Amino acid sequence: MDFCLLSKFDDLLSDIFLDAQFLWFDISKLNSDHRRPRIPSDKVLKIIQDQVLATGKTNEAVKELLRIRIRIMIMIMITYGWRDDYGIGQSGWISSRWMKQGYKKRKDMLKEMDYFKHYLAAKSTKQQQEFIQHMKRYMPNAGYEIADTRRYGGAGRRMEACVTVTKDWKTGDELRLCTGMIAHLDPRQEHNVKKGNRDVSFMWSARKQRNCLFLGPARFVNHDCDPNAKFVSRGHNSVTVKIIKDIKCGDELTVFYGKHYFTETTYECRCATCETKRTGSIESEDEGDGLSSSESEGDTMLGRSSKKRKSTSYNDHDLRRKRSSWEIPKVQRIELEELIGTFEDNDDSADIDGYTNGGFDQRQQSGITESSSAATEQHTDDDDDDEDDDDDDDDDDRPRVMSINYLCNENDKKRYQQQQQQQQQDPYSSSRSPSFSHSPLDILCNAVLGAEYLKVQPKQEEITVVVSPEIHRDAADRVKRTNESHYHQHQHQHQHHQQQQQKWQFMDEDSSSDTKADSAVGLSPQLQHHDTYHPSQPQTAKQSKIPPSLSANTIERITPASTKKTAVSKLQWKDSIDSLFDDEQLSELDDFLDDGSDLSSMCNYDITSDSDLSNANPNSSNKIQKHGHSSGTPLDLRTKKAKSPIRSTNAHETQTSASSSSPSAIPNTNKNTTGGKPGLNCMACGRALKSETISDSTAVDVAVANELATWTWSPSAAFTDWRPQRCPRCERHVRVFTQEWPLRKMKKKTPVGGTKMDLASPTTTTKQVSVGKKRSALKKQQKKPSQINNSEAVSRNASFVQQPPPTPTSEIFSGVESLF
Ligand SMILES: C[S@@+](CC[C@H](N)C(=O)[O-])C[C@H]1O[C@@H](n2cnc3c(N)ncnc32)[C@H](O)[C@@H]1O
Repeated sequence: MDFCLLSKFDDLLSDIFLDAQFLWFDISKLNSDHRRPRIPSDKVLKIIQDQVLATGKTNEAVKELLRIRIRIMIMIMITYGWRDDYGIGQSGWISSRWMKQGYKKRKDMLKEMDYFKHYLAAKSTKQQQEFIQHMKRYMPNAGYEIADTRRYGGAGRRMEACVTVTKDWKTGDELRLCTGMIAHLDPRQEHNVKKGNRDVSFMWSARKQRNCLFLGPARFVNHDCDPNAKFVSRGHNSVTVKIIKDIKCGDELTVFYGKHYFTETTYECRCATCETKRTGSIESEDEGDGLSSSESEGDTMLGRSSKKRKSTSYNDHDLRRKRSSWEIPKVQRIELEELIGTFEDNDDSADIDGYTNGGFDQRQQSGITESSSAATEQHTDDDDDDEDDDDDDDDDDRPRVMSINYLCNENDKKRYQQQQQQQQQDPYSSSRSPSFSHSPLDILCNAVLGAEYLKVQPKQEEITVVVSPEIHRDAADRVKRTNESHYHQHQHQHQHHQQQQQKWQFMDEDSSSDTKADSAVGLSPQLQHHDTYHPSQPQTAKQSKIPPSLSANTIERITPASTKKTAVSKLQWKDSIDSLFDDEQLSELDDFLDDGSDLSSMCNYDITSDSDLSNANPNSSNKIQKHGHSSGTPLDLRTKKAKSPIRSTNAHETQTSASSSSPSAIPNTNKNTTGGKPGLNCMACGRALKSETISDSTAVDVAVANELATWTWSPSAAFTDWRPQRCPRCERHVRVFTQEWPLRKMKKKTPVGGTKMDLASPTTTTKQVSVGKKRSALKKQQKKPSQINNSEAVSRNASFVQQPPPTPTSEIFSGVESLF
């Protein structure tokens, strides 16, 4: 089938059945112009529950779905004749006025229409059948479902799709509905898909010498080096999944993408097998870090990358390398024939590509060798280029570490005059350029907001700002020029030194003075010391009793060759700030800093696993202790979190245990399988929440955010009153199936309708939950999952189903509660 149409079907159906139905993230779409249809998702859910889950009548469900009506607003503009009837054309003024005001009428009509009938009206019968067939592939009774995972999301821990099975499958079984349709792309289509920069996986067909795309649920099957399934071809351009290892309900379905998939690209395998063996992406991260085994002990893949980033040396080459490792390539290439052409006992495989396995292998092998060597060559060239580039601009493009004082040391009159002129000409133009702006607050804000890296260490009372090379060069130039001129002044006007000082002070008070506007730090009496600075006779801060950050030798520290961190004493900074700002400006600054603290709380806050913050007393004198760092500072907390997800998990666990006296706290007695540490458990399936769930907060993107803005630690109240108690999978299942996962698995033949009355929705029962019941339920959960036998698990989960505490999703999905 035509790629265009298939991809549109896929976008539409994945939107209706996945995105709109509790997937918690949006499946990447193939068409950039795709818009979510206004189909009421609760109606879709009800049809699925009533027809597919309760009675198993998939065809009935399809029929009902096709009859779904949507309401649309039709706006009709009625324009009355205006030229002939009224002769207005003779007067342009009247004509335009009347046209606009008097002779147009708008009529709005609310209309109902059959969405799908309308959508399919112009399609051929074959296309309509294909659409319906495709619809069935996304129904929840297919034996698998599309779920979410962060395993493959790269360093940024992006959420990705995966396929998990919803029943036990035996070796040799075939998931016939888990189909992938192969769409061959012509160069134009390929160009469009690539241009859209969408995250899609291309497959290369050596036989057709074309790129292909997988469409349908099978496109969400991820790779594992030790897979439990494989793709087999079924008819022309269609692929299904065959089980090669027994799998249990809830396991992820994985296939082997081919031996060249992760070697030909820079992207590395993050499958569970590689994680266990410490190969793939973990291996390269191990190597890249150059850490000793003892250092790496206990660190997960994520911890490694955050640890690597923490030892920031601001070397340009490193920075680029790290950046490129954070970026996830958008387009991956799978060898199509390698993927589906190796199924020996599959008769149809010959149909698809017209090769016997032997012939296919031979040709494919040569193709792969060529392409891989070409890729290697290309890669090597690129690498060389990169290195050359790095050598060339190593000194120029490196971010610089500067003190706030130097960023504020604006003393270039010429620039200021230009700015003034510019402002006079265009008062509305933005003057928020770091070097042109004259308000101290502007300069400070610009420096902070424009900083590439900000590090605030309250305990050490220092602030480090990394700025772009341009800002650095600009500021360094200005400082150099300023000091040279000061030196000459000093030679000739030594006797006027005192007067000069008075002049500065005077200008500090005089708001209309040009010189005041020149320099933020120039307003500070401390800046007078620059007047006496001589480059060849640097005075130490101690000698001149000048605070280090303002002393003459700071110049050395900001020369381009230097990347040494420059610290500004908080007290000293506060003094200078106080002297620089009037009350209004100071309160503005306070707001700014407050915002920063809120931001930091959001960045540091682990929304997926926070438990104790709900119990945190915001007035507590030791908020840090709540986060498992009794003696740490907020920065310590941040640093530790970023360094190691395990530590972070521990921190979180400590939080939880610290607040375990609270009735709503979940006891942490279970062992987390990944680290052997106590962790949170899903209230439904009882399994420890996996490290990938818990360690979300340590994802590199969060770590980056933490580094960018961390002023104080003050958890925002908005995020303190909930935490997920089911794992995402179970939460989704309660919504769709109105039952907990294990219960559903054990009574999978029981129609949902039969249990409907017993299984009240979480929200409707929330108020009935007494604290006592909650506690006893929690006590039950203290048992290790392995110690819980099946009947206990069922009764435990049943009790949770009947009386679950509120969860974030209860609120999100409250609109559909009436359906359960
Ligand atoms: C066919 S798609 C699989 C579905 C995909 N997770 C999604 O959300 O669309 C293939 C892509 O998934 C990711 N992927 C699958 N298996 C992987 C693995 N073992 N390691 C790293 N990334 C993987 C890669 O981004 C790859 O390009």
